[in-house]
Amino acid sequence: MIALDRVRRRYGMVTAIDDVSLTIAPGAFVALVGASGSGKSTLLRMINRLEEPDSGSVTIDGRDVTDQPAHRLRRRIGYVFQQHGLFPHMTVAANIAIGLTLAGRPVGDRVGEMLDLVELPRDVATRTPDALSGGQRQRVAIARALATAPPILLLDEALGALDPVTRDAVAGRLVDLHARLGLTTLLVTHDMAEALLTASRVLVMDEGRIVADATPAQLVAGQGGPVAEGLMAVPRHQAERLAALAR
Ligand SMILES: Nc1ncnc2c1ncn2[C@@H]1O[C@H](COP(=O)(O)OP(=O)(O)OP(=O)(O)O)[C@@H](O)[C@H]1O
Repeated sequence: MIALDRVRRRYGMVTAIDDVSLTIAPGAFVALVGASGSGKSTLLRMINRLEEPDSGSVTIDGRDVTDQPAHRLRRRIGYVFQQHGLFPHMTVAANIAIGLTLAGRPVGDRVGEMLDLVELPRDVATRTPDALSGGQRQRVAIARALATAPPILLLDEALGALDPVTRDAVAGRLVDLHARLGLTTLLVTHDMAEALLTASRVLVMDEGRIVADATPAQLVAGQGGPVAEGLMAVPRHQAERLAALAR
């Protein structure tokens, strides 16, 4: 279980995270949505210690994340962000294996297995990232994040740079992997429709606070409160306009 207890984080005059308490059960698929600057990335990055709280605590299975060296913590937490972050001079194979290599663990057939997992042909292993499409690169980034078999996966706008068709396909793959590998997944997204269609719990952030914590069904039923309703207006309006076109 991931728990945040009264967490605050300020940058100068800006309060990025304002007294957030939260628990996330093992196996949950949680989406974090909210306007730009509402604190989503900061909250996510506190879990793998890319950011530290000014006050309050972040624990995983009851253990404070600061109790161990950050690199050891991060072996248990896969992290994928928008600009894939692959090492450009390394092959796909070396990129996927980097976590294992740094930990001194055997690589074996892990690269091939991970490529199978994200449904990429095994022969991309010898290419460098610049010889892949954007969607393929993002799949490699996901494969790299999962290569050390972490129980937790953090995704920060990981699908944001993809075209809509690839985005939908990769999102579907993520939902599938989440269930198959028994992951606890946190997905930061600007896209409310993506949150509703992938997660089982949606947290809505506004000015550093969590202002709604609801299931997709509750949000669709209009039970998320005013900020959530503002974000719901976009997919609702699009669905209405598409339905009108079909009439
Ligand atoms: N390193 C930093 N230095 C100064 N201010 C920062 C820093 N990181 C974040 N902030 C500020 O903290 C607030 C929350 O930022 P954060 O990136 O968490 O928001 P977000 O909801 O993820 O936004 P976006 O959707 O645009 O990525 C913003 O006002 C941002 O400008």
